Amino acid sequence: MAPYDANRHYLLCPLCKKTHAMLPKHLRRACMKKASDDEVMSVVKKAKEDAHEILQSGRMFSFDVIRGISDDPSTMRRLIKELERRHMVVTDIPSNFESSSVIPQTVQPPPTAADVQMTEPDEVESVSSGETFQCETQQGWQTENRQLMMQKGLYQKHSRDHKLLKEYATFLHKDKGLDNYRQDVDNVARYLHYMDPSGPSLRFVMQPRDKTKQYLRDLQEAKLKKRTQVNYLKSLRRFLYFHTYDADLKQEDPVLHAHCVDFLDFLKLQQTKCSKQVSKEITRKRHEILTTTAEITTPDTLAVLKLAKKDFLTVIGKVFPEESSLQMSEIMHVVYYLQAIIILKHAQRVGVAKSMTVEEWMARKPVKEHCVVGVKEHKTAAQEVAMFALTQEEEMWFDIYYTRIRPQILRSKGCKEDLDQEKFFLSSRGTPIYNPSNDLARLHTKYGIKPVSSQEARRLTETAMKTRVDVDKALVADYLTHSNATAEKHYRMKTPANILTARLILDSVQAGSSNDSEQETPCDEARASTSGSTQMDVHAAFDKLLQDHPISLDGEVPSKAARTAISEKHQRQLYERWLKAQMKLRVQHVLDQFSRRLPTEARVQAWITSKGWKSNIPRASMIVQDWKPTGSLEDAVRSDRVVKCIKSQKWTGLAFSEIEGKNRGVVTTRDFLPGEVVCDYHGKLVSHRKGEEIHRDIQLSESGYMFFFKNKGKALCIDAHEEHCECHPEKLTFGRLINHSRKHPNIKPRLYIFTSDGVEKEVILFIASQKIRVNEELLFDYGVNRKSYCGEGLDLDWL
Ligand SMILES: C[S@@+](CC[C@H](N)C(=O)[O-])C[C@H]1O[C@@H](n2cnc3c(N)ncnc32)[C@H](O)[C@@H]1O
Repeated sequence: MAPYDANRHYLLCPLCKKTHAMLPKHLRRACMKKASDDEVMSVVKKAKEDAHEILQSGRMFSFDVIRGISDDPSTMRRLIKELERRHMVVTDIPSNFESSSVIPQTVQPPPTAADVQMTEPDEVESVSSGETFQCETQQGWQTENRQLMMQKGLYQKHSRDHKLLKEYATFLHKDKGLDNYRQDVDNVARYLHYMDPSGPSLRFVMQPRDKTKQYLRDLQEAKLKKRTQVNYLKSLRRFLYFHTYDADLKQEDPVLHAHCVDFLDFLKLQQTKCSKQVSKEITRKRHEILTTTAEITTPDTLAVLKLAKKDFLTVIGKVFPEESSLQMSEIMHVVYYLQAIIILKHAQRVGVAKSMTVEEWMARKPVKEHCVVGVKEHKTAAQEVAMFALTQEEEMWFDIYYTRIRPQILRSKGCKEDLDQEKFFLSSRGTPIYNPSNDLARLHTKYGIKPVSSQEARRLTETAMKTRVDVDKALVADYLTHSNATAEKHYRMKTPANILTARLILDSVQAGSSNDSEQETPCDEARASTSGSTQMDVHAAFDKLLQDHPISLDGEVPSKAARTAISEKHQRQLYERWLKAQMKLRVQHVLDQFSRRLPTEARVQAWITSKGWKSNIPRASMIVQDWKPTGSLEDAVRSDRVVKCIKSQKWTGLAFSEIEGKNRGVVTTRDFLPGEVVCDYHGKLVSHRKGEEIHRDIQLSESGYMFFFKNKGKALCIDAHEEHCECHPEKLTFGRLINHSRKHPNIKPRLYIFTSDGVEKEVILFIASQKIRVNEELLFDYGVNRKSYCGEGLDLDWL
């Protein structure tokens, strides 16, 4: 058979849509087997005419034709590029079309702004608190680095919905509690795509290491900073660690598991190499700032605290008496001021104010007339611990905010089910504060002074330390922990005692480098705190009054003589406060009578009249207006939140606490309304008999964690004697650590039948039996006495 002529015309078969060197033969043998010769030849003729036309004019496209298809410059550019690649010609392209487009020369779709945020801005954030870096670099990064990454194929990524990435995302988000986990996952998704574009797999550990090294070189060539490269490596290590050790890989694929373990070592080595470069970058950046920022001094950094203090104390003073409510602008002044204390006086990163949680506040440690607060900062791929020591006065301010002001934000925003509420500082919307740098700037603007950033405050503190001895420098560096490198170097020194010493050194530095005007004169101090201390005096006087005249539903307001005996100056305020407190009690009492459904005003009025109160009488209209369903148990447990919390054991609004004489206990971190589900008693459900057996066998110290109950005659027990349950092995659950009180319980256990995956389960829920204030210990009546509990003769003082 003669070889095909390489230059002969290929003709298109209109039936199978393929080109053929010998179209007539193809038609007779395949697509037109049953057709006559004439029919075949007419199709061939038409195919030849089409081919001729294409050769003559079919390769030409005018730019207008392209524009008729799409006027989006990006689409047009890609279309033109593709046509040209296929040897077509596009004519009449306007001369400014090339230069006016900012679309990179690639067929990949451009990433969204959200994608762009994912890597570099965080890299900047983790170098220091440097708010200014972010703004400056982000713009540049969006163009040059992105284009470079795209050109090198570093920007494409696998979908986060793939099992490997999804599991990892869930681990970061749910188990590690990282909010910005997506960035971490995307870093990995990009690497996996680079290693194998066909799909994500762990097989990259078996590929030659050179490819990963090349990947790192490509990142470098795309001008990503070392810090970002380290973040990529950290993400990758964490991802691999998760799949190597947290899953069943060892059983399922021991060979792959062994490769993963080796690869982890390899990654660690790469990370160490990269980290060394990071400190050089940081030094360079800091040097740049030092040489470019306009001169400011330590007094400048603290000036805003001094100027805003008077207003701050006035607001703080207003939270007494108990019922007074603040305006949101006043509340925010307190939030800004306290953040400013952390950032300017304690020279902490903005992230510390942002990340601080209620739990961390509760866990503060008293150290010699100070308290030390530790804050874990969740960063992209690491967790840093910041510590700072507050004076007693500062502690009092923070506590007033926590116990009196923060609950008001939550109340006003109806945020009782907001999972984010556990952050210490809240915005006016009741959500965690978003950007402490902005809050700081607002405070400066309010007092008309030049803004000082956290970065400047920290830099000045360091500069002021230059002349100090090395030990002091190290302690203060530790207090500031301005970078990972410093943190790693000094972590071993981070003890509450050292933190306090550093604080005292800082006090002397801040006082020493300030001129006299920085020091408050006694007169200033007195002026600034007048309103605060006056209110505190009233508070103390009121407490005294209550000792002899406790607020009661039916009691009479204490006489003027009794009030004057305590404080002539405040007697009128005492009168008003007492009446207000009694009114609150009465309103609650009336509301409790009508907790199930909204009553009519007439019914409420009738009931109030029946009480025979002579004065200080709640108005029925007010009661009807204030009425809220406390919610039956059925309603409460039908809520998604409760069902989710039963399964996840992530109850919010609660914290563990050391309680004198009781070991551990559970306290609230927000207010709870009567009828609210607080948490459940979590453990293993067993029969009563089994429960008794376990009770017999375990040590006496573990015996208090068995909850016996009945469901329709069926005797059961929740066994929680083990500190960690099988289903949540890493968690301490709340229910089992709630202590007993017969006289002052604030929650009640209630049985609820809960259906999960079609199976009915008995759950014991704790329901608030009264309003529970923030920071109160949860207590329920165990329903036992000394005899019934564990027998006579035992040391059970608490029962
Ligand atoms: C369910 S546990 C409560 C958590 C417990 N306090 C802990 O630290 O693990 C029950 C045990 O707590 C202690 N407890 C409970 N209520 C108490 C109280 N009012 N005073 C002192 N100890 C109490 C008793 O030792 C009891 O056996």
